[in-house]
Amino acid sequence: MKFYKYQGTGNDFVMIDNRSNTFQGDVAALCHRRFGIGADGLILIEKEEGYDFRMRYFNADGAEGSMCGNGGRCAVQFASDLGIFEGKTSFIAVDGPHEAEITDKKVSLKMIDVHPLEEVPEGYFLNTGSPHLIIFTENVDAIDVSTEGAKIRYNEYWMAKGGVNVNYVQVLSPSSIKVRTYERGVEDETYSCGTGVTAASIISHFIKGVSTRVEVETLGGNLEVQFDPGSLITKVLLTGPAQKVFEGEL
Ligand SMILES: N[C@H](CCC[C@H](N)C(=O)O)C(=O)O
Repeated sequence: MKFYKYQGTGNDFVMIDNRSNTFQGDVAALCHRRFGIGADGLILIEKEEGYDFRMRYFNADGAEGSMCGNGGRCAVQFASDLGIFEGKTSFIAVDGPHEAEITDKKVSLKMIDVHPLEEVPEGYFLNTGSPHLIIFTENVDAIDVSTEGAKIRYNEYWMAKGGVNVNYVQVLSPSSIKVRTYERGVEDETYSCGTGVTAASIISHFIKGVSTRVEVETLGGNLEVQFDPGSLITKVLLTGPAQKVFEGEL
């Protein structure tokens, strides 16, 4: 079986062209960083009537997950590298249809429309295709994200809701933030989380007055998020690099 490894701001994925529907691997074993290829998740590109492709995303633990923003950007780059489209694409993911564009080596991915944020015990909650908790902090570098994130992700409140991704957010300027994320399904801090960065940007606008075009720093590099605010938040775009790292045969 041929596989490809992609990364988007350090969120890394095993990518498989499953247009012939032959994939049968053990996702958790393939994603394992000691015994496998090593990745935060695995993505299958499949055929879909009316769209360029379907993206199926699995977390590193093997469970078919909710939407993955960085994975979506990598899937778009992968589909382009496979020659499935040129320039602009529309594809379908677990949370519905998406449009995307590749310009200047960056992938711009349109995310789902987002419903207003919710106040929760630890901070704010928003679903941007995946469920995200946002916690504002003065110094995001001082936080032990793996330990603190796990405590929250596994507490009674969030376990009852199927778990959550925990994002620690520091406002850097009126148009920039820094985000560190504990990811459900990876069960550790990742270098970047696209749906988390999207949620953090939207909540930073509503709660901290940050602009609607936000530069976001993550451990793995920079992303940009823009959106139209309103009772429904629309035209949500996540933009940043997505690259092939290597390919191989199993
Ligand atoms: N890394 C992903 C998020 C995966 C979501 C997953 N961790 C879950 O909610 O189960 C992203 O870039 O958006």
